[in-house]
Amino acid sequence: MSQPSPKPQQIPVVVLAGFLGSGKTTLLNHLLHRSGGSRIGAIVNDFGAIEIDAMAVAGALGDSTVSLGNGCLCCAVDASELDQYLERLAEPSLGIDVIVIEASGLAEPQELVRMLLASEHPGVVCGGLVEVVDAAEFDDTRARHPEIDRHLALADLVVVNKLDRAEDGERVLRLVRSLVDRAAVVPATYGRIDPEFLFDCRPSEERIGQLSFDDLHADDLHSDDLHADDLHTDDLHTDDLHADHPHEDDPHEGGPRGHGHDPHDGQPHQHGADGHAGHLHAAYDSLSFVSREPLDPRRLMTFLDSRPEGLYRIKGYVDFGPYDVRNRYVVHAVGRFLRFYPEPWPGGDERLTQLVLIGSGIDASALDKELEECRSEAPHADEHGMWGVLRYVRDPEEDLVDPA
Ligand SMILES: Nc1nc2c(ncn2[C@@H]2O[C@H](COP(=O)(O)OP(=O)(O)OP(=O)(O)O)[C@@H](O)[C@H]2O)c(=O)[nH]1
Repeated sequence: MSQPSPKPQQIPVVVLAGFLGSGKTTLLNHLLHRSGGSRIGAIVNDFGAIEIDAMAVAGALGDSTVSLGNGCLCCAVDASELDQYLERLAEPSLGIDVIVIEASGLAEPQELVRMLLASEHPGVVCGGLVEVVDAAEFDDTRARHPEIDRHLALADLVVVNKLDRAEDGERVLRLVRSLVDRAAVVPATYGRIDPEFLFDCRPSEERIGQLSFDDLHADDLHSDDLHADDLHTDDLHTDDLHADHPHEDDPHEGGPRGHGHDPHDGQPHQHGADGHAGHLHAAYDSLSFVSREPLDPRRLMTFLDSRPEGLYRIKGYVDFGPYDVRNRYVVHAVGRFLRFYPEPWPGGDERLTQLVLIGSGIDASALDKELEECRSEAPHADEHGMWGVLRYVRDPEEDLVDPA
């Protein structure tokens, strides 16, 4: 992308996009932990009503992040709302070096970049478009959504993720390289890329911690604590990266050419009739499910094992009550892929099951009803009840073989 060079005080804003479940949150979390001394401000846009991605990002840090849980950022949120968030994050006393916007998996990247370019905030500059690709699902995703090719052509950096799961990763890499315009193409598993691909990192001894929700809301910010003088404003220079540049001499001008929250539990969110028929999300519905009662693991597995083809993405947290009183289970389904990741319940929080389901051609009300039927108030766990779930528990690091 030919974006303007940042003025000394301008903070680059990187848009992190990619289809549902490709690994954007995983990559963002990796960046947050591996950014050395650089301070990242994150804006997370969840498609569903429950802010699962925002929680995942914030949870990893022990604090929070700015969340735009409002359907697709590309159309449900007007540009001024984004501007407000940018303004908050660009406040010099916060000492933010780079802002990353994690788009929803159904957002139109060119609209997001257009919004950014339209932002009149003098403190920020567009830092580029990063597209994450799920190498294992790439062929199927392209077959269903030919628009993906257009998204890749606009990107400045393409991360070909989940190479551990791809049957022939080299072929996918070659294919992606043939589809990008001038983007650097970087292979990855679990989003583990060098943060320098996105921004110039500060040495880690300068580390001052990532931005916390408290920082954003603090009435009196202590600029001394935040090293405001040390503002670092380098931009995304994909040209400097040690990756493939299929069209290095191409005087590519274009770059990005190019923008609902459903708070009712169990209510489908129809995106087809809102005048964005050409958008990726036009054919998708989302369903948010919250339960205070725990779910029965066997019933949930029956539900998951028979989930309809169109139900492409499920994510969230499950409370199995007496079956595991210590842990909640992070669940991710992406296509036919399914994983549970147990993690200790955060202290103090109410124990809830919170799920977001996203799919095309799904009957959201029927799915909601089926989930309702998974609730259980049984005070005791039966001995083998968790077996079905445990088949899908994996240490992410060992996540090499699909049990299905
Ligand atoms: N095997 C494997 N799994 C991965 C990799 N990267 C991410 N995952 C898993 O893929 C699932 C989805 O990852 P996320 O990072 O939540 O994907 P996302 O793009 O943020 O998802 P949406 O926001 O719903 O679009 C999770 O279960 C991740 O642990 C990878 O490189 N290999």
